Amino acid sequence: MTTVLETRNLVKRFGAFAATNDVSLKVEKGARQALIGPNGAGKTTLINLLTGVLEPTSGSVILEGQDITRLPSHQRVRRGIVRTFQINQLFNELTPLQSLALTVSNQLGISGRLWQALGRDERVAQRCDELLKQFHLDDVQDQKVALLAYGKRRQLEIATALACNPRMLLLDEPVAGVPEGERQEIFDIVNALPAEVTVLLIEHDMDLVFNFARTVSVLVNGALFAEGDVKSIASDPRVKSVYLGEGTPHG
Ligand SMILES: Nc1ncnc2c1ncn2[C@@H]1O[C@H](COP(=O)(O)OP(=O)(O)OP(=O)(O)O)[C@@H](O)[C@H]1O
Repeated sequence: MTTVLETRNLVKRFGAFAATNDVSLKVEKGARQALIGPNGAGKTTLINLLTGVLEPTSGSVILEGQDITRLPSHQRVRRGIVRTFQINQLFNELTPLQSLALTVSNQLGISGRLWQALGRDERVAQRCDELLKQFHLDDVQDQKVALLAYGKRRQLEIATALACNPRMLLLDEPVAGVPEGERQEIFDIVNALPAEVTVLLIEHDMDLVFNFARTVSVLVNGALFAEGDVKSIASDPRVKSVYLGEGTPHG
């Protein structure tokens, strides 16, 4: 097994409080791994440490054998660690096609030109077309993002992350805030992500976790509390008592 992403004894303190407490986590190549935990367990803090939004107090982050602990976010993206955001970060005035054309052209190193010109670049057009179809956005590709249904916006966020050609994709609560009726479409899209992309999913929705993940890591009070395959975590009485027993929390 090849480890794509690893943390070693990662600690993040805010004053005396350890939001991340000695976390040593491994994500293997091609993984479908979920990171769960009650509200305030430290999931967002850990993701911020993985992506370079926060600097750890101690410990390290290793991507494909290289220490990236001190690398800024944009350099991590270039190395293939890409996240989707919990908070909507799309440009409301652009369309899905324009949004993806910007990201794809940036990836191809031709971002200096106007998107209209980029849209005519054959490589950009082709990749956008693929992504729009894969993420069920082709029917709304020319509508302004501001006018899209919430679920469609979340789909565009995942499509945008995938347009960055991630080797390690961090999916940050992809169905948070999505109405019940629009969730299945996102589940399907997430389940159909390319096998070569390693995925770490941070999620409250247990239906999605148990449908998608093969392995689950449980964080409690900033520390890794349990890890295992979906079955063993779902039936672990300790996990049930700290987390699953609460039902499906939202935060
Ligand atoms: N900048 C900060 N300063 C002080 N405390 C912080 C800061 N960021 C997070 N914390 C604290 O660290 C703990 C973990 O927060 P974090 O947001 O990482 O949890 P979470 O598991 O993502 O929670 P949720 O599921 O509610 O999103 C919380 O107790 C939070 O109050």
